[in-house]
Formats: sequence, structure tokens, C-alpha cells
Amino acid sequence: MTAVSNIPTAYPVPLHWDGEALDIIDQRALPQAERRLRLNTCADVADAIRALAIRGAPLLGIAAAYGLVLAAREGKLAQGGALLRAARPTAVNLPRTIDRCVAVVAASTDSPEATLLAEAQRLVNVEVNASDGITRHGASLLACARTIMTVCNTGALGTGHRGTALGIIIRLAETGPVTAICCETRPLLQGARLSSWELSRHGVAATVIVDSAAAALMRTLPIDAVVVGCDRLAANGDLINKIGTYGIALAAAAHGIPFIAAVTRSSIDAATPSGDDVEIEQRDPGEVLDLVPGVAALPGVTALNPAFDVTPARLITAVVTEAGVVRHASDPRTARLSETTDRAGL
Ligand SMILES: CSC[C@@H](O)[C@@H](O)C(=O)COP(=O)(O)O
Repeated sequence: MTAVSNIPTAYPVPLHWDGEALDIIDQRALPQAERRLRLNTCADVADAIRALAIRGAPLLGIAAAYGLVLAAREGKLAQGGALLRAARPTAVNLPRTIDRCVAVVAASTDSPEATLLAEAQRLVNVEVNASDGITRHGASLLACARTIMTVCNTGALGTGHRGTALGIIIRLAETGPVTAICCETRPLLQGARLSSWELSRHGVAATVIVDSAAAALMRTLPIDAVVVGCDRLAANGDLINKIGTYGIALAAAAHGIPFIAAVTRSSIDAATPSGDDVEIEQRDPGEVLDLVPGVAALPGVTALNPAFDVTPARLITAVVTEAGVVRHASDPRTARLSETTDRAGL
């Protein structure tokens, strides 16, 4: 990105407009390789989004804005918008950015390409400020927490700046030792691959667990809080996030562990009444079956591969946005947020 502020270089820059094309880190190759791709067309951007080379709700919005710059250059703005919109259905950032870009072009007297480039840059700055605000408010809310569970990847790779949930953990680690329990996040392992990579760049202790160990470890480890990101927050407060989040929220409630949602305002969707009204992306069954050689070839065996789930608002202790923290008034777990423990990591 062009205008990332003076944060430490340990934060990766997942995409950047090089003046002609979109230069990205191919997130599929991490952590083994820091491979970069140059996306020259809007179709390239849509493909990269579909394939999860670019991912994370705020970054999807930014990528879509640059994708539209390329579409405008190709003279195919409407087709480009449709292509990007269809790339992934669940994060509200994608359609929101496309709708806004179309409206901004309609209202501008400049060329569509120049207008969209300025709009993409504005969106980068919005997300930079969102990351700054969320991590500041979140680190203050969780000042007493030392062992924190998280899901998927919600760091710089998903936002372009400090991040949301992972950014809070990294910021908290600036004040004392912190251990991040990273759910591996099947089937594409964003937690095991990407969050552990980001945390190690910052020197923050990361413990990767299989997703199915989350509840069991809440019984046995001193987990102070769970912090997750968001692809869409519905009007009733339901949280739509990476598959597995709902189960972890249920387990956290059963164990009295605070469950915090870190949500950029760009992912809040007041026009959608509840989580039940959100389209959940269903991905290729091969992403599940191909992990075990031979399974896909067995007769009669298939897979379900929903990429996201809905966590009802009642399971969420607090929502952190760049504007501040909203606590669930009747959630007794809010008291635990101000408990000081003497536990330093595991
Ligand atoms: C700050 S990123 C927030 C969410 O987009 C994140 O929690 C998530 O679920 C990402 O899913 P992904 O499928 O990797 O795009």
C-alpha cells in the first residue's frame, strides 16, 4: 500500500499499488515462501480473491477498489464490478466498496481511473485508521489478558495495517509477555500458516492448536479471552466470521471466558437484519477432501465446506471498533476483563 504510516516493518504489506498494477503477497504460499504476484487486470484481482491469495474482509474491500481501477482502465467498469462482487459473497466489504466506487465515479468529473485511484487510496487510509483505533481500544480493554485465543488470520495480512484481533494481541505484547493460542483454522489453515507467521515476525509467542482442541484447552489452560475478527456484523449484533468461530464462542460462554469481536466499521452491515440473512460462502469440497490422500476417490464420500458461520450476538461479551468498545451489559464475563492475573503466557 502506498500510505502506510510509520508502523514497524515487522507488519507485512499484503498489497501495494505500484503505479500500474497491484502488487500482492500471495498468501497461499506463506509461510514457506514470500511470493509476490503482479495483478494487471481486474480479472486477475477477482481470481486472487477467489483463490485466497488476497483475503480478510478489510483487505477484500481495498483489493476490490484497486481492481476497479484496472477495470476502468480496461473500459469495463460494470463487468469488473460484477466479477469482483461474485468473487466471495460473505464479507460486506466487497459489495460495499464496489457500490461506493460506482457512486463516486458517477459523481465525479475526473476520469473514472483517476477517481477510483483516489478512492482506493482513501479506503487504504480508512483501514489504516481503523486498525490503529481497534488495536488501541482492544489493547486497553484486554490490558489484563496474557493468554488469548484467536481464530483465522486478522492481522496485517487481512487488513493492510496493524490488523483487528491479531493486531490487538500484537499491540498488547508491547506491554508485556503475551501468548496467542492460534486455532489452525481448517481447511486452509489461515491461523496455523498466517497468524503464526505474523506473530513470529513480532517476536510474540504463538501456540498453534487444532480447531477441535479449543474447548478442551479452555478447561485446562489459563485462557483470559478469545478475540476474533469479523466479515460482517449484522444489525442485530450477530457476528459472521471464519468457520469455527461459533463453536469457540459456545465453548467460551460455557467456560466463562470473555469472547471479544474486533470489527472494523467497514464490516458493519446495518442493512442486514441478522446473521441468518447473510450468504455463507460454500467452498470447493476438494479443499477438505484433498487433505487426506485417497479420500476423494472413495465412492459416495463428499464434503461440506462452509467458509464462515454465524455467532449469535448473545454470545459476544464486547465488540471493539475503531470508535470504541461496546460491552454486552448483561454478560457477567465483562467483569473478568478487568481481572489482573499473574499468569505470563503458558
Ligand atoms: C481482519 S480480517 C476479518 C475476517 O475477514 C477474518 O476473521 C476471516 O474470517 C477471514 O477469512 P478468509 O476466508 O481468510 O478471508
